[in-house]
Amino acid sequence: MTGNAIEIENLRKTYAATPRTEAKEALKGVDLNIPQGSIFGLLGPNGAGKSTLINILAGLVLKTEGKVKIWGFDQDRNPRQSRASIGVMPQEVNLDPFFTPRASLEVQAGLYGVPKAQRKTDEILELIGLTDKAEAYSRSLSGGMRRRLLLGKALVHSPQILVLDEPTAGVDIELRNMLWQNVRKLNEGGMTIILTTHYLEEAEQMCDEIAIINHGEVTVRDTTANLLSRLDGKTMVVQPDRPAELPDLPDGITGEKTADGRLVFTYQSGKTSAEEVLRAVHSAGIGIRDVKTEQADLEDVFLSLTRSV
Ligand SMILES: Nc1ncnc2c1ncn2[C@@H]1O[C@H](COP(=O)(O)OP(=O)(O)OP(=O)(O)O)[C@@H](O)[C@H]1O
Repeated sequence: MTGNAIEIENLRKTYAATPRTEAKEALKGVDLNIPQGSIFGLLGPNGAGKSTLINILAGLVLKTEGKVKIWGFDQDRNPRQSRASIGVMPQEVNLDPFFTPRASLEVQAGLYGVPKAQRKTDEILELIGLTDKAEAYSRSLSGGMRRRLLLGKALVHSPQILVLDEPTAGVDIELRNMLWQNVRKLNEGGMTIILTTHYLEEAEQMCDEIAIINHGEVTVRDTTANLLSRLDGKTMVVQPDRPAELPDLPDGITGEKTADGRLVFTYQSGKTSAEEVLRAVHSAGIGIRDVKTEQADLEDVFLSLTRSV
């Protein structure tokens, strides 16, 4: 093993043309290694190719070209072992309405060939908070409970890698917190977690490393901390107490006056302090009615990296 949970080399996927649609190149030669034990975020705008990538890892979509290794197993040469190493919580709820949570987990374990004695059904029910609903029909479960059951189903074969495809899209805060607690717990137990999310704040909080996919290509891959430090720009917005023009500014600070009279200053927080900006404002005799600062966050990084492509 190389220390990577996933190794992807020159992965390409072209969806074939149909009588009504043209052929679509969804992945254009992706190279990506995902380290063991990480919580790895896969971000990208709609249609970037994230689901295609995840579905290839899950064995649900056939790749057109390239090499995929899951937990050291080549997907083409060792399909069974590579599949057994990964569990996927899908975006869409696909539960049999007449199965109870317990039955859903048992059937899923059976599909993966987990012997009865090795099944962890009760442990999983406990983890996903469905012990008291173990015998209820799935159709009687709330939306949040169904999502939790999907997580449980992804865990029945004790995979080393767990993939979560937009796990918190449209779920309430309570469920989101519970999901993240579970994910952290599983990660602390050694499981590698890969997740796609549209919530950049969530990626910022949860992920050690992030890859951004745009138009079928990985445009950036770095630690979350490095990505954030790429943009250490800060903005200070000053609302003067009476109409004022921009003051003279020292090097490293740029200013702009908005149509409604606010003064917007931008500077690098590593090089210039907020105090220097305020000093320039004061020495021009400008009184301040209100002031606020804004720091670049992952959203800014994301926009700056995906905007121009
Ligand atoms: N089965 C399919 N047949 C043809 N084209 C497809 C198919 N699935 C996806 N595509 C196309 O491939 C491209 C990538 O789609 P994909 O679903 O992988 O993107 P995504 O990043 O997951 O987006 P989203 O966040 O909206 O799910 C899109 O242009 C999409 O329309």
